[in-house]
Parts: sequence; structure tokens; C-alpha cells
Amino acid sequence: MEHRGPQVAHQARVLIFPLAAQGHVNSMLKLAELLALAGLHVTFLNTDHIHDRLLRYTDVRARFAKYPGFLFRTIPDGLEEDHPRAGDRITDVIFSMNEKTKPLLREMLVSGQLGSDESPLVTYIISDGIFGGFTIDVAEELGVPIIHFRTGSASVFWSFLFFPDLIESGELPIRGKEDMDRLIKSVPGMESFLRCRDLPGFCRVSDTSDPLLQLIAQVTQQSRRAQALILNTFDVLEGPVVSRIQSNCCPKIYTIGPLHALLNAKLTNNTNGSEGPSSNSLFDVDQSCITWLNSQPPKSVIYVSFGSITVMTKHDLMEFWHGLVNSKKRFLWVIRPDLVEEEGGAGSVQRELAEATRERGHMVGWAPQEEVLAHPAVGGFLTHSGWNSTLESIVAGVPMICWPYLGDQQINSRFVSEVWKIGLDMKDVCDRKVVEKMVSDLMVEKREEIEKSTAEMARLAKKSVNEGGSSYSNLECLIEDIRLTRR
Ligand SMILES: O=c1ccn([C@@H]2O[C@H](COP(=O)(O)OP(=O)(O)O[C@H]3O[C@H](CO)[C@@H](O)[C@H](O)[C@H]3O)[C@@H](O)[C@H]2O)c(=O)[nH]1
Ligand SMILES: C[C@H]1CC[C@@H]2C(C(=O)O)=CO[C@@H](O)[C@@H]21
Repeated sequence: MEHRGPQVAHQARVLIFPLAAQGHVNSMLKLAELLALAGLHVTFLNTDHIHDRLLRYTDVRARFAKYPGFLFRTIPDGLEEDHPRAGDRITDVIFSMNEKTKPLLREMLVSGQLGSDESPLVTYIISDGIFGGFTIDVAEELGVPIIHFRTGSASVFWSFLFFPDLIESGELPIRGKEDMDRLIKSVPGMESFLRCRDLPGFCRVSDTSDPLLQLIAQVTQQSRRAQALILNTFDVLEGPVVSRIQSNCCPKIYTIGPLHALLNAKLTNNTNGSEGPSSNSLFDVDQSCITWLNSQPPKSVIYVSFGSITVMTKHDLMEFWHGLVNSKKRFLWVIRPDLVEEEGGAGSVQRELAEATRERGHMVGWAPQEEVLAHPAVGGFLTHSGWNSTLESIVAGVPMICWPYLGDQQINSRFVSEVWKIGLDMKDVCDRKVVEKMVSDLMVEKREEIEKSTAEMARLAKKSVNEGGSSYSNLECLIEDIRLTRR
């Protein structure tokens, strides 16, 4: 059915549709704000669950009310209300949205409920690339231009493109623990350093017909159908692999990251520096950590956060806790209410551990992470290597210890340690002695050598998002391309 209103030119309206997960909503809402700052009318389509949490824990309603034509709309994620939507069950969100939201999205586009009186028609769609083909199917049926935004790194996207080759060549499945350090040869450009253990967690399956492995492989191939690809990265960091993607898959790519830094730069220019980082948190932010940081010596604190999805056993939590305390360094640790998989969370701990924590540590349920990483007291980041956290640490010039949990995090941690040399990789290990040693290496023994790389990469990241920089210019091109596109 041809869906076209009267042939009159409408005010452009961009629909932005992320996967219902903190790391995806965060970067795509920052893009939404950048497009709104440029005067475009934007509809941000969240799931009901995510939207409720955004309204509860942030000022998004007031923040976005100042942008003409900005609309929040919601769509069900197809899961039961009490679904944890965390840990490895985050993949249920991916499957559910891929399987259930297509007819709902189509109906919303056709009915006009995603538009306003002034700009009733969606004239451009920016879809999370993890939705694969269904958003492209709907867009093609209705004649709406669509581009994919894949919220991980360019290197991760490139490696995901080769999953079929890994299976075809027999490089997958991985053949047990003794096979984990075998070098992968089917991902061009990564032959010298990408090992089996650095592949995404969902590659650690004995059967390559695993549904998640197959889904990620399939959705990634679907990006070939989109008119362009947006990546939250910058050319100095990943230019060579972006060129490979352009030659092999998606000729038109907008590298506009680090998006949080690009937005902060634009907001600072627009408000003469009066606004701090905008929070898109889905958890209750505890600002007390900033007060605590203000009383700590420069670069004396290691910040510890495993993102919004990671869950861990109480055993692993205690290994990290003892390792941090035994390192004798100060630490700020984000312990989400749902971090520990056992009932009761961390529970009671030995008196000595509690006393040492009171003396040198501070714990919160959720932190203002961009503000924390920018704080002069923070000298290191023990992270799960989520892509947003990695970029935020790069911009802040804070060296990392990487303990990846799932998805793209394994690859990110390998690039941080072996390619970009801006941190240490602790993947597949959780032992208090190793934690103690790596904290000491990062904060003392290896600080000088790593800081040279982190300082330079921070400089280059900031250059890319300021006027004249590659990401700044690429965003301008994206905005112009959206304006020129007419249905
Ligand atoms: O106490 C905290 C902890 C985190 N954050 C923010 O939450 C976001 C977390 O994003 P990210 O670091 O990317 O981790 P995840 O939430 O785990 O993100 C998911 O989505 C990312 C983007 O696709 C992937 O790279 C990750 O592997 C995937 O788990 C970041 O912007 C942080 O600044 C806070 O504000 N406060
Ligand atoms: C559960 C993770 C598998 C990969 C997904 C992803 C992606 O865009 O491919 C990024 O990290 C996670 O959100 C997803």
C-alpha cells in the first residue's frame, strides 16, 4: 500500500528508535538532542519500560520541552513487566523487539501518532542497527529513508560482519579452554591480535546455530540495506576500519563520536558553559560521590563500574572487593541494586573489609559517570568495557582496567589494551591478587607509559568534536542530508 500524504513539503521530522537498553538509549538520545539543537523536529521512540525510568530518574521532560517539535513516544518491548532486562537476559529484549515491534512500528508511522500538527509525517528514520531488517522493511514499504545507528565501535561492527565467514571457515566454534588463545584469521585487519577469547561472549558456544550468534550475524548483514550507517566513533581512533566497512558494506558512514563529548561541546557553546553533562540515566543517580571525590587527592581514586547490564556472583564481587582494599588505593564503586545475581546482594562482610572500605572507599548505586571520569581525583577506571564507558574514559584521559562481561565488550577490551594502549585487559580472570596487582600497575607502576597514550587520545577525541574536527563536520553533513531529504 502506497502511504503518501498530499504532495506538499512538510517540516522534516526524524524518528530515532533505539534498543531498550541504557547503552543504546544513552548515545541515541544524545544524537536526538544534537539534531534538535540544529532545529530538526525529532520523535524519540522508547519502550514504555525505558521511558518510565527516564522520566523517573532524569529531567528529560523539561530538557527536551525547549526544543520545538520534540516528541517522546513509546512502544511495548513485548516482555512481562517484571522481566529483569539485565545480565545475559538482556538478549530477551533484543529478540522480543525484533520479533514483536514491527507491526506496531508500522501502525504508528501510518497513523501519524509519531508526528505533530506542524510536522505530521516522519520524513527520516534513524534505527538502532541491532533491529536489523524489520525497521528497513517498514521504511521501504512506506517510502521513508532510513539509516542504521550501530551503538558499538566500528571495529566491533566490522568483526560482526565476518561471523558467517568464521563459521564457514571452521574458526567457530571455539574448541574448549585450550583453544581460547588461538588467533582468528577471518577478520581482515585483526589477524595479528584477535584471539578466540576476544570474540563476543556469545561466540563461546559449542553450536554455531546458537540463536543469539545467528541473530547478531543476521542483523549486522542487514545494515547493507540501510542508506547509511552512523557510528559513535571518530576517524583518528578507527579510521582504517571505517574505510574497510565503507568498501565492503556501507558506502555512506557518519562517524560522529564521541557523541557525549560532541553534545557537551555544542551545549557549552550554546549556553556559555552553564550546563553540565545531560543525564539519560535509567537508575537513581547518587551525587554524594562527587562530594566524596572533592576531598580526595588528585588521581588517587580508581573508579569502578560495570555498566547497566553486567551481573556477577557474590564470589566475584568479593574478589574485586578484597583486591581493591588490598591495593591500598582509594576507590569509588558503583554497585547497582541488581548487580549481584544471588538474592541479598553483597550481604554482610568481614569487619576488616568494612572498616577499610570506610577508610578508603565510597560506594553508590549509580554515579554521574561523565562527571566522575572528568573529576581530577580519578586516576583510573575499572570497567566492563561497554562502548559508551570506553569513549567516556578516552575523552577524560583516564586509563582503564577492562573486565568485559558480554557482547562487544570482549573486543573493546582487546583494543583498549593491545591496539590503543590506553589500559590493561583483565578478561576471563576474577582473583583478588590479580585485581590488586592490576590496580597497582595502572595507578602506579605502569601509569607513566599508559598516560602518554591516554593523554594523546583524549586530545585527539576532543579535537574531533570541536569545530573543524571530523565528527563535528560529519554531524553537519548528516543534518544537511536529513534537511535535503524529502518524501
Ligand atoms: O554508575 C553509572 C554507570 C554507567 N553510567 C552510564 O551508563 C552508560 C553505560 O553504557 P555502556 O558503558 O556502553 O555499557 P552498557 O550499559 O553495558 O551498554 C550496552 O550497550 C553498549 C552500546 O551498544 C555496549 O557497548 C555494551 O556492551 C552494552 O552492554 C554510560 O554512558 C555511562 O556513562 C552512569 O551514568 N552511571
Ligand atoms: C547483548 C549485546 C550483543 C551485542 C549487542 C550490541 C550490538 O549493537 O550489537 C551491543 O551491545 C549489547 O547491547 C548487545
